[in-house]
Amino acid sequence: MSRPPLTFAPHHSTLIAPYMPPSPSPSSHPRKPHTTLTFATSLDSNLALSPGTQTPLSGPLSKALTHYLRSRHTAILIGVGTAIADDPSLNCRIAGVALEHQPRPVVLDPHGRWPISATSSVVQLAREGQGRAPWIITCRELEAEKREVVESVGGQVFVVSPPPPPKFPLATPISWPHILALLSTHGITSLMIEGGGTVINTLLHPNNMALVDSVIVTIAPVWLGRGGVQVCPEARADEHGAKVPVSRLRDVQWVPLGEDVVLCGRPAGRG
Ligand SMILES: NC(=O)C1=CN([C@@H]2O[C@H](COP(=O)(O)OP(=O)(O)OC[C@H]3O[C@@H](n4cnc5c(N)ncnc54)[C@H](O)[C@@H]3O)[C@@H](O)[C@H]2O)C=CC1
Ligand SMILES: Nc1nc(O)c(N)c(N[C@@H]2O[C@H](COP(=O)(O)O)[C@@H](O)[C@H]2O)n1
Repeated sequence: MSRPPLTFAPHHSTLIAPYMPPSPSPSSHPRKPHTTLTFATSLDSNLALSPGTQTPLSGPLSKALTHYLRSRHTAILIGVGTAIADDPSLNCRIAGVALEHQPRPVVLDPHGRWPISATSSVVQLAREGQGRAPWIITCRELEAEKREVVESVGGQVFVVSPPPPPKFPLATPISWPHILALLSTHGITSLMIEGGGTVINTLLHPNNMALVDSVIVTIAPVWLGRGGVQVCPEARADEHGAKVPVSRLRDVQWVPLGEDVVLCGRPAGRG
């Protein structure tokens, strides 16, 4: 599993320093990790050309920045839709990054859909010492072979019973506070959430957005067209039924990197 190392210019780290997780202190036990929502979109707010496919959007500089972000978080979370579509590596490929600075890949797979096997990228990389072994958060016991693959490289499967959601029994089976508390209990102090569409759109809901500390979005100068995987959360209305914005960022900085621009901010309404 050899993919070329990325080159990261260290001075680029100063541009995003205010949005990075604080250094963990041994005496503090936060209820949730510092949470960064980060992804790459096109000008028409698409993550990919079509569902189930992977579309490269980031240029080399913004991609290296994403990998630097990976090295600054203790875990990186994706939904199972992304795991199936991309078979991602989820490691930091900046040359010279030690295993202790590699993030823990976490996959949300409530119904056990991910066909994880010995040839999955995260499994191979963990075996080769180039990434950490994956954790899977699920609502049902996995097939024995899948659990064995995960555990053979030192990963873990967390079977959780989600509290019964009143309205959307299948849309969001595990609440985000529950997911973040679980990860915090297992030593995750900073979490980078990379996607995909379903994960991002539900986190942009105001109820969940308060859990997000930083947002870092790479915007690539390309339109992908209709029918893609879109970042577009559910609309929101006030008490009179009039539409209002869903979420907004404050403390915003736009960082040009090559042909892309990287938008950094914090959800408005947070202290
Ligand atoms: N451009 C970019 O930066 C990125 C692009 N992508 C793209 O996004 C696409 C995948 O997106 P989607 O199909 O929307 O899938 P997704 O990756 O958002 O996964 C959705 C699935 O995750 C699980 N899930 C989500 N929230 C959950 C929760 N709160 N509790 C329990 N389970 C939960 C559910 O099984 C749900 O069906 C792919 O095309 C991929 O290439 C993915 C990540 C980043
Ligand atoms: N930052 C960024 N830019 C893009 O253009 C992308 N398509 C993505 N996708 C995310 O990165 C994962 C792939 O990671 P590996 O290179 O395999 O480690 C993919 O699964 C998405 O989460 N990100």
